[in-house]
Amino acid sequence: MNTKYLDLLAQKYNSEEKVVTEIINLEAILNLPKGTEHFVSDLHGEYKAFQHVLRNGSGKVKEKISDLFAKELSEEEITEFATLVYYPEEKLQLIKSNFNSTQELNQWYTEMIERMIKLISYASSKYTRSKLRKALPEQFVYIIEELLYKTDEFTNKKEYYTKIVQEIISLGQADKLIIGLSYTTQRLVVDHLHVVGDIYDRGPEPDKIMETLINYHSVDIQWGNHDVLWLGAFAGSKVCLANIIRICARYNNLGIIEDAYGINLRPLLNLAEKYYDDNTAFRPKKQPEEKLSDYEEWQITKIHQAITMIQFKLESPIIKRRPYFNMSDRLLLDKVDYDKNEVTIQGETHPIENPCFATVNPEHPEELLDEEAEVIDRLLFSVQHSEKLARHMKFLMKKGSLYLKYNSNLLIHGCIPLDEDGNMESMEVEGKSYKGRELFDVFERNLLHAFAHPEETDDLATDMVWYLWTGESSSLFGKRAMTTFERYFIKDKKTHKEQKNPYYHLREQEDICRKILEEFDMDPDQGHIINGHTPVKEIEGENPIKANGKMIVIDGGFSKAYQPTTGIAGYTLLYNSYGMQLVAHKHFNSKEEILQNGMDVLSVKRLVDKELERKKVRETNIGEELLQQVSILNDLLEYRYLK
Ligand SMILES: O=P(O)(O)OC[C@H]1O[C@](O)(COP(=O)(O)O)[C@@H](O)[C@@H]1O
Ligand SMILES: [Mn+2]
Repeated sequence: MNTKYLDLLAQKYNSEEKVVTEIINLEAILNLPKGTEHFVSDLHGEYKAFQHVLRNGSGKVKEKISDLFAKELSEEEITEFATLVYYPEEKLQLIKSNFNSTQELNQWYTEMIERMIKLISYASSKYTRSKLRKALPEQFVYIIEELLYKTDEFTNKKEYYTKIVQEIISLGQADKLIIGLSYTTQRLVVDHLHVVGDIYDRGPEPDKIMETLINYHSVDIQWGNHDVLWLGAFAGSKVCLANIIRICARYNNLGIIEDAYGINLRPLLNLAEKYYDDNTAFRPKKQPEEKLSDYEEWQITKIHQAITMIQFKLESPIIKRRPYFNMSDRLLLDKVDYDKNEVTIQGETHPIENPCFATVNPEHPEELLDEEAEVIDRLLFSVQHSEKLARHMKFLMKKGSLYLKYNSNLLIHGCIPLDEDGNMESMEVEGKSYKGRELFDVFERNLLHAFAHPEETDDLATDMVWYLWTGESSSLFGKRAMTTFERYFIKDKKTHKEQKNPYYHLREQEDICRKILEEFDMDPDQGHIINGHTPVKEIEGENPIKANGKMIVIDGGFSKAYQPTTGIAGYTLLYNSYGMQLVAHKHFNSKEEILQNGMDVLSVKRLVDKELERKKVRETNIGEELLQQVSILNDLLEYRYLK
């Protein structure tokens, strides 16, 4: 190694002891069991259900409590204690209201604090002290460390311990401490979170999910097609922008646009009121608990039509200027007979149901009215000037990628485009052909470029972001064409079908998965592909673990709209030093139900892979980095101190 760097490093490690201490420290970490990875996907704005899964660590919190206290606590007490750890603020209020005397309450506090300290000690056993310290509530670090490292053999220590707890209670700090310890436990059971795409759309609170992720201790994101749509809108793609507003209108979520991100919808509403009327095909989809007045419902229905027509018009010029997107079949506005109200698709003519073509000039159907052009420009300005959206999109870019290689697994939201024979499918971009990993890299480069140039709205990079949402070779879409037009306007359901990329049946085969892992320079014996995007239909007996365990699909339907199809309420995956476990979650009703009845929505766990020997940090991505550091420190030791 270049001695210049070693000289520089010697400024930090300026004695032999310091170098040796750091080497020993790193070696110790390398020999600890690997931390737990937690995988989630397709959150689709379902903040509350996501919160619950985070708070219970997909069952890990309760598992640790059961491990520790199975002998001394009943099943009911274990559940009650677990609920306290998940929702400490609310559960404390509930429990406290049951006590009649301060003495009883103080007794309870003493027990709980002791229990929580034991739990933390157990949950942190595979971390270094310094890592645990970082996870502790700041104001109580000193006190908790005193409590954690007391040993029972010395009675004077025991007295000391009791004294500390009593002091905490009498100073009125017990609630705060219990709350802090609860969050520390939640944090300790999961070392790192992977979000395998689709944070946005369909559900009501994606912005709150983003805030949670921003504050999370360790996370990465693999973008989903819906996330990319939001990134595209922020990066200057008007057609992506029209899509996000259309989807929010469709799912009765315009509050995300207006209230959460402060984007003014007034110009769009004015346009909608002028040209559109009620139309059953455009009424918002609602959850049973959502109530709308007739007036509100009409307003949304009109906005929904206005933005949908803007979207269709904006698609045409992109399809025309990018022939290699191969989307000319999607120029459907050109294929409508506006007198007869018919559309001809692939030689077949269909009547148009629920038309809303008041702004369309049949001679030039793709032309935006001046009013429409102004509306979309103003919306884009508003989107690009929303501070909160900017913060969320920047975070999404910083932590995100199209694919991730992590601890021998390949994480992708959608698919690896394949042909029927299982070969990587190629796509031509500006006269050059790309496939497999190279194609992913081209997509990602374009997305980065588009994001860095939000002022460009019609360049290739910006168009490519839209292609990622809906193009036939997109690794995020994974289907041949998006039949949005047909779903709104044609009755014949056969036209609604979106044909999937062959990947989706080929991924059942182990050899295909091995080939994909190799394409990404990964070890096919060790690795798995972790996939989101397509809801696994448990209800029909579909197995999320495919290809002899090489492929794990974790989209189980956090999205309420999809739960009837899947029959469950989402999968999550855990990967710790013992192996991988898939967890299927039952429908999440409400936090209140969990607080009152201790109902835990968690259900079945399935073993995916068991490690033959407990996996250590040494064998992980982080381990690799630490090993490099050890090697550099050894060089320093040799060069500087052992001559
Ligand atoms: O359920 P909706 O609102 O009709 O949306 C259907 C559209 O969503 C998509 O499935 C994409 O969303 P997903 O990534 O959640 O599958 C499109 O392929 C399809 O056209
Ligand atoms: Mn998706």
